[in-house]
This record gives sequence, C-alpha cells and structure tokens, in this order.
Amino acid sequence: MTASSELTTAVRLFAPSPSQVWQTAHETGHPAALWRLPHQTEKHLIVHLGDTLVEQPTDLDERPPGFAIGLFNSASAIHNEACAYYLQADQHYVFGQGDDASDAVQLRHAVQDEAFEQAVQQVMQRRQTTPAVISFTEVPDPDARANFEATVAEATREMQAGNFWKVVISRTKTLDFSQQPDVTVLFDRLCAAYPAAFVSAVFLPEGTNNAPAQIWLSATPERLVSVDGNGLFKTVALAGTQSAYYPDGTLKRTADALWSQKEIEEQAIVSRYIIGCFKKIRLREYLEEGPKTAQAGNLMHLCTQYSVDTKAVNFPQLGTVMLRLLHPTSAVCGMPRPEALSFIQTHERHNRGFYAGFLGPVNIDSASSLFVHIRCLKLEGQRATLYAGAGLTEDSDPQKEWLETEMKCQTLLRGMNG
Ligand SMILES: C=C(O[C@@H]1C=C(C(=O)O)C=C[C@H]1O)C(=O)O
Repeated sequence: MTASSELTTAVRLFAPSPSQVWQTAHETGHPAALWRLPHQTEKHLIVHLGDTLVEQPTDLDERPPGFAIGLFNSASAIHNEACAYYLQADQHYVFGQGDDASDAVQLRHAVQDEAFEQAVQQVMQRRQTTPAVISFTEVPDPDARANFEATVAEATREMQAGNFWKVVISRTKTLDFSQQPDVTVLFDRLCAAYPAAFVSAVFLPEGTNNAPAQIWLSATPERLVSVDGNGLFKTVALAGTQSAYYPDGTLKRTADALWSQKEIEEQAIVSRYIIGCFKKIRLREYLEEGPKTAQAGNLMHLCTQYSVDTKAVNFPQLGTVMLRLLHPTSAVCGMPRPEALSFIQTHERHNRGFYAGFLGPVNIDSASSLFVHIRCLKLEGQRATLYAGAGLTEDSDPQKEWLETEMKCQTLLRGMNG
C-alpha cells in the first residue's frame, strides 16, 4: 500500500457518512439539512449548532451560508418579507459520488464544537447493524376523495361566479412506516430516481414552529428563485400536469405531450404573475424561454423559464426582491392571491405547514437556490403525511383533479420504494 492510499483509507475510516452525521444531529437535537441540487452528484449536509430557530425575513444578500425553510402561510405572505427558519451552516459536510457514501467526504466548514464532534465520533464507533428493510403502508381515509372533490366543485363554482381565476387545492395522504426509517436511505433513493429534482431532507427539532420534532423529505421539480455565482437569476412558471407514461407503461417523449386549453391557461396565469412581478420593479431585461414540456419523474408539466443577468442590470438584490414578490406563487396558491389564499384557508382541512412553502441553500458556494416545497412529506416518528395539490380553474373536473393529486403522491411513493 502506498503512503497516499494508506492516507485515503485513514481518512475514510474516520470520515462520517451522511447517515452518521444525520443521526448525530437527530440525537443531539440540532436542526440539520441534507440536499442535492438538480443534475448534480454532490450531497451537502449542514448542522445548525446555534440557538433555537425562529422565523425571520429571508435576505439572500445578508445571510451567512445556510439553508432556509419557509412556511406556506407565515406572516410573510401578508407582509411580503418571505420569512423562513434559517439553519446556519455551522458544520458543513460535502459528500462526493460513489457507492460508498463516505467516499470523498469533505468538512467544508466547522465551528469549534467539541460536544457535537464527540457525539459524531460516538455514533461512528457504534457497531454497524444491517440496515432495516424500509416498509410502509397507507392509512385508509374513506372520506378523502369525496371531501376533496366537493372542495374542487365549490372552488369551480366560485371561479365561474368570477370571485377569482385560479386556486390550488391540496390534500394529504397518511403513511405508517413499520419502524422509524433511515431518512438518508430514503433521500438516496429519491436522488437516484429523480436526477433533475432538488432532493432534500430537513430535520426540525421539537419546538420549531411550536410543533413536535419533524423531518421534511422532498423531491421538488420547481425552482422558485436562484442566483448563481455569476449573478444569474432564474425562476420558472410551472403548471399543468399529465402522466409521463402512456397507459401501457411506455415513457412519452416530451415533444409528444398534448395540453388542453385549461392547462395552457393555468400555466399562463403563473407566467403572467411572474411578468407582473418584473413589471412592479420596472425590470424589462429578462429572458423568457417556453412554455415547454418538462418531465418531473412520473409526471410532465408545462414550464417557462425566466432569467436575468443581475450584473448587467446592476440589480444584485433581485433574488431577495423577487422572492418576496413571488412567494406564494399562483402555482401553489392562486390568482388573485388574497382571494385564493382565503379560499384555501377556509376550505382545506389540514394545515399546509412547510408544504408549498420554499426551501433551499443560501450563500453556499456563492450561490442561493430556493425551490417551491412540493412533492414532499412530513415525518413525525413512524408516521408520514404526504401533501399534493392541483391547480384549479373554472373548467376543472373534480375527478380529474383528484387523480392528479394521486399521481403527484406517486412521485414520492415510487421514489421511496427504490
Ligand atoms: C401544487 C403542486 O404542484 C404544482 C401544481 C401543478 C398543477 O396544478 O398542475 C403543477 C406543478 C406545481 O406547480 C403539488 O405538487 O402539490
């Protein structure tokens, strides 16, 4: 063995895996976020070692490196501050690709915290047990379909009466895991199944948002706001849904997807909303591409991409300004926003929590990438709650909208089955 390969082995032996760091954060009650950006292989894991998380305005220009996770409907929806819980990257691990998860682990940044480091060492020294088989069953909810379809019918009547033009109604599906799952295994499965998605797992200890300890796991296709190291700003208008497969199970080509008038209009509402935000800030120098059909796992959506060179227009705060204007977009709320939000609040039977909020890394490697928090679940102990919504217009058919939410739930269900 050469000196350098001895060294590599030594580094591997003492480098924790994502699962070990995640487990340590969980056991010591520190908030943690694990993510993989679309079309990338590196996984990032940060642990917040500071004070209890509190909601605060998201200012992409001011924040130290970290990870933001915002509720669908916090005070920010009213005060336009895009409030979020902010996990600071006190420990920042980057894991490379490869079968061995500990391959090429790098501790990018670490504040001195002996207690946490010792806790990681203790977890690493534990005897490795064979990973448990992950299994889950759906908890039946006999009224779910009728309730959802009745709400869709009511929303459609209100839209036909001209009260609003679009609203996104969501529902939940409950799963019970046979034992507490290793979230990093589920995360890896989602990464493998959905290379184009933003895949993440966020651990929020008891007390965050006055709730019990919760883990949010997601594989979202929808970028909300990002600004890269060169100052390139991006957002998308994503809406309209159909299966990516023909009934016989063969994959559709995106070029062969056909869209109805209702879906084209539904997506155009989101595009007009984004352009309306650019107009509000008098920004004309944006590039618009689409709408084109984009595949998102088992689904296809209509997608228009918008980009702005923030350096050329001399607008470094564009990311923060647009985040505040956009969230919650009409892809998850509706148009006009106040009327749609009020309909959601009166008619949905669950609290959305972080579903349809936003999340993602901020000022990591000089870039910030926030995504709309959809195709997600909340895990509390062994119980998971999946969330899925459908965009409605006055032409919506309640049965079709229900089937659309079923397909959206399938994204995570299939992905977690590996
Ligand atoms: C609301 C969700 O998805 C959003 C709604 C869509 C639609 O109504 O067609 C499509 C993509 C997303 O913007 C969800 O997945 O829960």
